[in-house]
Amino acid sequence: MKSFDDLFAELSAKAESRPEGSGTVKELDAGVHQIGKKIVEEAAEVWMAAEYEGDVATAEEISQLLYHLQVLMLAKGLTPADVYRHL
Ligand SMILES: N=c1c2ncn([C@@H]3O[C@H](COP(=O)(O)OP(=O)(O)OP(=O)(O)O)[C@@H](O)[C@H]3O)c2ncn1[C@@H]1O[C@H](COP(=O)(O)O)[C@@H](O)[C@H]1O
Repeated sequence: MKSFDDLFAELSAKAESRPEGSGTVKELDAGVHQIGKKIVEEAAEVWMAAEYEGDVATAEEISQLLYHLQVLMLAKGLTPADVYRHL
C-alpha cells in the first residue's frame, strides 16, 4: 500500500524525469492556477461523497484530493516536511 510520502517521492521523480504520458507532468505544466481549480473540484467531490456516497467512494475522493495537493506542493517547491511542521 502506498503512503503519502511514497506518493510524494514518486511524483517528485516524475517531475524530474518528465516521462511521456504522465498526468502529473501535464498538471505541473498547466500551472498553479489550474492545479488550484482541481483542488477545489476534488474537495467538493470529497464533501459530496461524504454526504451522499459510501465510505469507499469518500476514501477514493480523499485520495484524489491528496494527490492534487501533492502536485501543488511540487509546483510550489514545498516538501512534506514543510507541511508536517504545521501539524
Ligand atoms: N494517485 C493519483 C491520482 N489521483 C487522482 N489523479 C488524477 O486526478 C483525476 C481525478 O479524477 P476525476 O474523476 O475527479 O476527474 P476527471 O474529471 O475524470 O479527470 P480530469 O478530466 O479532470 O483529468 C484523475 O483523472 C487523474 O488524472 C491521479 N493521478 C495520478 N495518481 C498517481 O500518481 C502517480 C503518477 O501518475 P502519472 O503522473 O500520471 O504517471 C501514479 O502512481 C498514479 O497512480
